[in-house]
This record gives sequence, structure tokens and C-alpha cells, in this order.
Amino acid sequence: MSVSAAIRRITIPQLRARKGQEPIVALTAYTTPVARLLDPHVDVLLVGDSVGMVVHGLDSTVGVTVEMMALHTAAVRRGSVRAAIVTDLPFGSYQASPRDAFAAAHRLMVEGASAVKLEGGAEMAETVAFLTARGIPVMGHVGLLPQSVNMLGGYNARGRSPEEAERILAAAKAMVEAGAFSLVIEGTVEPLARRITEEVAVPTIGIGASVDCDGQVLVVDDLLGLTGAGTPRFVRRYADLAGAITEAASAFAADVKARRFPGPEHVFAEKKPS
Ligand SMILES: Nc1nc(=O)c2c([nH]1)NC[C@@H]1CN(c3ccc(C(=O)N[C@@H](CCC(=O)O)C(=O)O)cc3)CN21
Ligand SMILES: CC(C)C(=O)C(=O)O
Ligand SMILES: [Mg+2]
Repeated sequence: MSVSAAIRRITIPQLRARKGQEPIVALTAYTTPVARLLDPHVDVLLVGDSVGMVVHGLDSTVGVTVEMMALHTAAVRRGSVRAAIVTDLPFGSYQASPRDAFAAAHRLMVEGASAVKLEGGAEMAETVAFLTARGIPVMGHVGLLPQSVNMLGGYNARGRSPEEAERILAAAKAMVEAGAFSLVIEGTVEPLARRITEEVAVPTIGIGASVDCDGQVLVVDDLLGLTGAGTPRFVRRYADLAGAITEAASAFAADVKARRFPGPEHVFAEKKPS
């Protein structure tokens, strides 16, 4: 028996075994302090390429680089002891070849990722098989694929036509067949997400998908009320940090202008009393 009761990080096989069990709780995280706060409450910290939009002010995730994902993965790793860390492979790092995908994924694993996530369907199956055969666990991402926004023209829900629903189901099955340990289902009509969840042997994690998925994920800034207009409809807001920040900044500004800050307790006397 081990001497210490050290907290062990959740493993990929443990996540895989959650199919049909207690729902998997996942949130995105991009920084050490937020990862530290979320870690006790979640099974997965997802270092999402949404970081480009949420933190760096990009219009889409298309401009996110491996370098950015590496820095945020390292930051999240430093703030967490328990959750599995899954990092998005960014656009351009995996589509051209399995070898590109391996190099990018390896870099992210070196920085502390437990697994990588990639968007796509049957066309990515070869890459998923290449990575998983070589020691890199892969989470698939099907449905609404934000990295393909330039092909799709927007972020509207997918799987409305029977043809598109069949294509997305086939994408999910191809990823799992190729070795994906879990699937994110994003922005699909609800019955499709339920059907995928029923028909694949690995846990599905929904975002704008279905309550019947094997877990749920949200972008943490959305849940905290930090993203304003344009926040997706599938978000439930659990806090109003935008309001809290606005109040704090305006109170600080008023105190500075009125010379109420700093107070006597915030400044250094010339000599300490003896
Ligand atoms: N803050 C944030 N939250 C996310 O969930 C998220 C990102 N950013 N960035 C990366 C992707 C992009 N995603 C998005 C972005 C926008 C919508 C959205 O606005 N959907 C509209 C419908 C849009 C339409 O019909 O064209 C909605 O009402 O939900 C959905 C998913 C999900 N991901
Ligand atoms: C929303 C999740 C699934 C994601 O891919 C991201 O945050 O980039
Ligand atoms: Mg993503």
C-alpha cells in the first residue's frame, strides 16, 4: 500500500470506462489560476482552441497556433493535479498528414496534455489510428466544427437534414473505429446527439448537443458570464463575472479620482515603530 494518499490524475482508460456511468464533467481552462479553481470539480480540463477567440480576441479559431496551445497547456498543467488535460490540436497542425499531427500532438503532450482532441470525420480516421497506435490518446470532435467555419459560413447547428445527420453519425463511428477514446459532439440537433451516444461504445461529451450525452462541456468564460453578446445559445450562465469586473473597475476609478485609494494601510511608513 502506498504511504501517501496522493491524488492521482484521472486516466484516459478511466474516462473511457465512464460510458453509460456517471456523466463526465468537463470545462475549458486556459490559465493556471482558473485551472486551480476548476480542478477539484471537473474530470477533464479542456485546453480548447476557443482560447483564440475568448482570450486572444481572434474572430475564429482558425488563427490559433501550436505555440499558443503549448503555452496554455503548460499553464493549465501547472494549476491542476486531478483532472485529465485534453488539448485541442489547432487548425493546420493535423489536417495535412498523420506525421504533422503526431509532431503537433507530441509537442502538446510534452507540455502536459494527457490527450489531444481533433475535429473531423471519416477523413481524419487514418490520423486518429496513426496517433493512437503510437501512444497518443485522441478525443474526436464531430458535429459543428469551428475550425471549418470558412467552409460552413457560420456556427449554426448541424444535422438538420437526414443526409447531414448520417454523415455526422458516420464521422463519429469512423473516429471511434480508428481508436478515439471519447467524442465531443458540438452543435447538433438533439436526436442526432442521442443517437450517436447510443451507437458508439465510447463516452460522448456534449456542447449544444443533448442531456443524454455521457458528459457535458462548456467554455469556462461563457459559464462565468465573461463573454457578452454572441455567446452561444447552448450556454447556461452560472455567474456574472463581467458585472463583477465592471463594478470593481468603476469603484477603483472613483476611489483613485477622489484620493480614497491608497489608504494608510496600503502605503509604507518611513520607519517601523519599535
Ligand atoms: N465563447 C465561446 N464559446 C464557445 O462555445 C465557442 C467559442 N467561444 N469559440 C469556439 C467555438 C465556436 N463556437 C460557437 C460560436 C458561436 C455560436 C453561435 O453563435 N451560435 C448561434 C447560432 C449562430 C447561427 O445561427 O449562425 C446560437 O444562437 O447559439 C455557436 C458555437 C463554440 N465554441
Ligand atoms: C468547446 C470545446 C469543445 C472546444 O473545442 C473548445 O473550447 O475549443
Ligand atoms: Mg475547440
